[in-house]
Amino acid sequence: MLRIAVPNKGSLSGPAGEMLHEAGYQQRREAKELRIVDPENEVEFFYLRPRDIAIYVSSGKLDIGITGRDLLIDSAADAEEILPLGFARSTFRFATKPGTAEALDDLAGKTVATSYEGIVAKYLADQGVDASVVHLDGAVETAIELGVAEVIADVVETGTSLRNAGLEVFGDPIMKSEAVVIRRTGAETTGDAEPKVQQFLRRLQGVLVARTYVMMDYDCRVEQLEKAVALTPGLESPTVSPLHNEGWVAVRAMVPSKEAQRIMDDLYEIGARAILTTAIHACRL
Ligand SMILES: Nc1ncnc2c1ncn2[C@@H]1O[C@H](COP(=O)(O)OP(=O)(O)OP(=O)(O)O)[C@@H](O)[C@H]1O
Ligand SMILES: O=P(O)(O)OC[C@H]1O[C@H](OP(=O)(O)OP(=O)(O)O)[C@H](O)[C@@H]1O
Ligand SMILES: [Mg+2]
Repeated sequence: MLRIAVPNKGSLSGPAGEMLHEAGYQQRREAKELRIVDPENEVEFFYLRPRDIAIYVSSGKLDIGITGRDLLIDSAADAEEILPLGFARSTFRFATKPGTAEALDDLAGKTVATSYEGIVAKYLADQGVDASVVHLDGAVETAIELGVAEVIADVVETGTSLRNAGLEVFGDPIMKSEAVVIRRTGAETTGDAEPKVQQFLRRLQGVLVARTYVMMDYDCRVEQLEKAVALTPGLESPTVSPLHNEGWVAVRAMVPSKEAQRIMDDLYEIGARAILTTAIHACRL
């Protein structure tokens, strides 16, 4: 049975559960459940604190886990990212009161408050900046006002929390993060779980593709086919079928959902008609 760690709360928890559900896995019914078995898929899910997931996975007791890239790096656990999942996107940045610091060098001699001490200490050391780090559990934006630090380093998504606290980012982003699937470093060469891990990853990849592509169908004149196919090249190559009306063909191809409306306009312009898009619910590429 494949053993998978899933975030039990916070920003990662809801979207991770939704993605697993879309991939056909049973998920817990109540937020307090700590583990469930999905016997049909031969998987056991452990609901753990997002921060602890890399530690469990690196210990080898769990085969894989879903966590944030920033949490994985912060933990310094012996685990690696194997699939980015496209949700819980954020950047990790320094921020302070406007006019206090503009560049990384301005951090010298200052104190930085953060919940991600591992990331910050390593970044400062790599950049050769001599600043001290104070660890806080959360709500770090208040640390400056209350005099615990002159600078903070924190997750920024919309920037609302910083604005509300009267703070501004400075320097380059320290890192970009999103939810990722992780496993113990080197586990693919030693683990018996590998075929099941690959099947799990294919299912999640199927969900990612279903979320980012739509199926497009249209009819066009044979003379316009090359132009039309250039607009909708599909993943491998579009399906072209004859129509009863001579001189016309039907074309079917996957297109990125974000570009679907523009592509429909362009197809119409070159004479394609009966242009339809339909959602993809699941796929294996
Ligand atoms: N707006 C956001 N706030 C916090 N974390 C976010 C946000 N957007 C994305 N994330 C990502 O979610 C992960 C943090 O998850 P975690 O559950 O620790 O934080 P949380 O949502 O702040 O929950 P809590 O503070 O209740 O523990 C990180 O990978 C982080 O990059
Ligand atoms: O840029 P924003 O969209 O405002 O999101 C970022 C904020 O959200 C998180 O805080 P959270 O609410 O999780 O509280 P915490 O600091 O206690 O973790 C994070 O620590 C930032 O404060
Ligand atoms: Mg938080």
